[in-house]
Amino acid sequence: MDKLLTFPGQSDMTLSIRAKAMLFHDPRSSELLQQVERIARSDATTLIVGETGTGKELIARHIHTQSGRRGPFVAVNCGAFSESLIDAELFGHEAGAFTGATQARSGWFEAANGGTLFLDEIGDLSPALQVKLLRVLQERQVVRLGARQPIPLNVRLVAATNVDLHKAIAADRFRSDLYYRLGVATINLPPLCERTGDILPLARHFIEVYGGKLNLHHVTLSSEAKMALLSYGWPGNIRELENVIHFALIVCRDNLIQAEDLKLTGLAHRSQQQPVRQPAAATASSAAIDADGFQQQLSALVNSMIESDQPDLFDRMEAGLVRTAFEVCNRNQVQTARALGISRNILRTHLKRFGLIGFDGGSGDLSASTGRGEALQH
Ligand SMILES: Nc1ncnc2c1ncn2[C@@H]1O[C@H](COP(=O)(O)OP(=O)(O)OP(=O)(O)O)[C@@H](O)[C@H]1O
Repeated sequence: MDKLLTFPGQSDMTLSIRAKAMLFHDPRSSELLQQVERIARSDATTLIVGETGTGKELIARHIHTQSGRRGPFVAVNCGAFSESLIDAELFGHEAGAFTGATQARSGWFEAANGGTLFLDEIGDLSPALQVKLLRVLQERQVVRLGARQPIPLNVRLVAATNVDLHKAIAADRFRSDLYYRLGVATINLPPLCERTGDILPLARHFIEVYGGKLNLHHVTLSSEAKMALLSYGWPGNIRELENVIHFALIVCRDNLIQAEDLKLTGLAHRSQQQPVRQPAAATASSAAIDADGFQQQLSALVNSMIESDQPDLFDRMEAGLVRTAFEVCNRNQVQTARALGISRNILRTHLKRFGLIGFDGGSGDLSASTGRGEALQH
């Protein structure tokens, strides 16, 4: 079951994102959501860690709405300002505190009083500002630039980062004492390629959202388009998926999104530079499964390949392999493999290795262990 969460009237939120709703389908995401909601009810300072576009800001908003705090949600991107500007913006200033400060101004901490302050890209804060932030967190009060009098605060702080703060600490770019203060509760958001069960539900969600805006109704994805979505690496995560679907809606015809409408030609695999992750379990049951279940298994298989210790293997196989596997198993279009120039041996060896397809060595046939596939005749 999809879990679709909508955000309440956002007039009390400083908005920088487009989303009005959040969707969770993959079991890993549903579990994460439960963890987020438990954390939200506490007042703990929270650190959200995840790659770009994984939904850190949406999670921060959800923490705010679930926390019962009545004050505003204020989102600030620490990477978007110069050091002097963010100093004044965060902590506020008195008149005459610096050249051009003609009037006193409250900062974001004060603006978020009674609510939640979301500091995005926290890893970009300069060492001097890290010290100031630490002090505010310890003392729960803020002193404006040029002032002496502290102002008491009742702000819940949620910070986010897409950089590895452990490495930043090791390189002396981030204070470990601040890290421990920030991460009283830590939420690790997995990249989209590790929660593949979310891909198709999210794609359908974005089709509905952007289809509505474009006055397109009942748009669907072709089987090949679904496979392309499932086998892609999504380096830009959900934000990238959202943009891909938006664009596909603009160019698709007859209310059907084809694989080529997705413009995923670069097929961004997870490269060796990406942090090494544990291979996802890719097991295929011999029982008959429905099309979505099959696609999810296939997608888990693809992820295993991507994350396997043999990245060149995946490069050689390319998306064609996945498409071929899908065709062979699901549609029995046996010519596809040859048309794509995929070596039968590569198919045989690696699909067998991941347990999706059984190989009958005697006859030389490939057949799907799902029971759907037929012989691949060359
Ligand atoms: N669970 C979700 N359901 C629906 N849309 C989502 C979900 N998560 C993220 N999005 C969409 O993905 C986009 C990126 O989300 P968000 O800005 O929260 O990511 P982020 O991790 O904070 O990115 P960055 O690190 O680049 O700031 C948003 O526009 C939002 O619409």
